[in-house]
Amino acid sequence: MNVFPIKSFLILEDGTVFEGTHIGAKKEIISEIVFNTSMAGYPEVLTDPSYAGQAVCMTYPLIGNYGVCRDDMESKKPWPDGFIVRELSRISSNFRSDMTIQEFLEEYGVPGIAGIDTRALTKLLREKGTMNGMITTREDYDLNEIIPRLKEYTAEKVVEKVTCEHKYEIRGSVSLEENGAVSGSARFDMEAYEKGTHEKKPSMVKALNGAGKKVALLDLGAKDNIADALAKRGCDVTVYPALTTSEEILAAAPDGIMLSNGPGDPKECTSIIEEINKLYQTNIPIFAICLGHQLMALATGADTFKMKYGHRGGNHPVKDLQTGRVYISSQNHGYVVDMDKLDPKIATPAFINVNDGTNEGLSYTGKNIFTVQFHPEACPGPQDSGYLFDRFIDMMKARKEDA
Ligand SMILES: NC(=O)CC[C@H](N)C(=O)O
Repeated sequence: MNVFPIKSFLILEDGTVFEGTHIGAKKEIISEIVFNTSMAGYPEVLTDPSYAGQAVCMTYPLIGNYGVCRDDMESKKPWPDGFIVRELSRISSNFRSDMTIQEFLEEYGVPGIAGIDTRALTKLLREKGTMNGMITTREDYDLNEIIPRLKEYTAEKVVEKVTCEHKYEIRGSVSLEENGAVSGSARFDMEAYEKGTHEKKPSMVKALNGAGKKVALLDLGAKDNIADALAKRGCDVTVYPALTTSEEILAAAPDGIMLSNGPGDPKECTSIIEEINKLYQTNIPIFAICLGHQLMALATGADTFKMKYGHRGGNHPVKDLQTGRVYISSQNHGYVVDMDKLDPKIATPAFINVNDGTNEGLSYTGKNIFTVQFHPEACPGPQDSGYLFDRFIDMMKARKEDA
């Protein structure tokens, strides 16, 4: 934190300028400005790859008070272009903390602005819709030069930027404790296992509902907790780069396929949509989250549109249309599937958003496929809908028994 604060400006494409204090890395950025209403979970928000191409404003007024713990990161680095807060905590008061938020932003080169009226910014974005903006420390900024640049800015090819370079595996966890307790640490220690230090005990493996199931996870910008949620239920997960062909995935004969969350406009992912259409043609159980949900919809003839300001936060109520139950969900999306254009022969709504009635999930007719717009993997946010991973495992098991 600077002893002598440096002035910083957030300039929006409608000409609004917020003056605040510079935080994070010394850098000028242009990005799409979005807001997130989570009261905690800023390390997970910052490391969610779905924020690539966006700068995030946290509406909760104090950010950073519990520092950043590397174990809480949802990917290898933070992805937002910029970070906007009311007040950045100068200290981290938490025994788990590895560093302050300021150190974290600096280490990974993320610039930001603090000390602005984030409530006013959020109300403006709600009223006018999501806008592009610039974060700069230049006091001699020229609106005539900047505003046209802001208006024409769009983030492109963001999925290719965030996906993994090579495929990798995450083994389903097993308890390694003598007393037989299944502890379920998701990242199984492969090295220790191969050295023979730990043994995989069949009785314990049985205790996990997904044990023995092979899941192919298409990484469109996946948060780590998607693979972890499967691995801690015992599934062995192979994570594939976003541009992997359907043939390669199918050649590994997975029991189920997961399509992850990810950044950007789903309609930009044309070649991925084609591959997903081929996956749809098979009978393999598929579960998809957020961007994956949108891409499956596009791959099967449905449509998506950009929402006025999206859903980003940890308190969005979604209704399971099958049971009538409402769950509080974690969300981060700007696009949504158009329910009016759904063909019920292909898919029907499975979840809707209780606040605005938009689509939050689809069930595919005559297929082992269901997809959700929200985040059952949580991190950050409520874990109410984690049961959907169990539903996916049940689907994989039912298919095996049928065969
Ligand atoms: N979290 C996500 O997967 C977001 C999906 C998509 N990029 C959207 O904003 O709607």
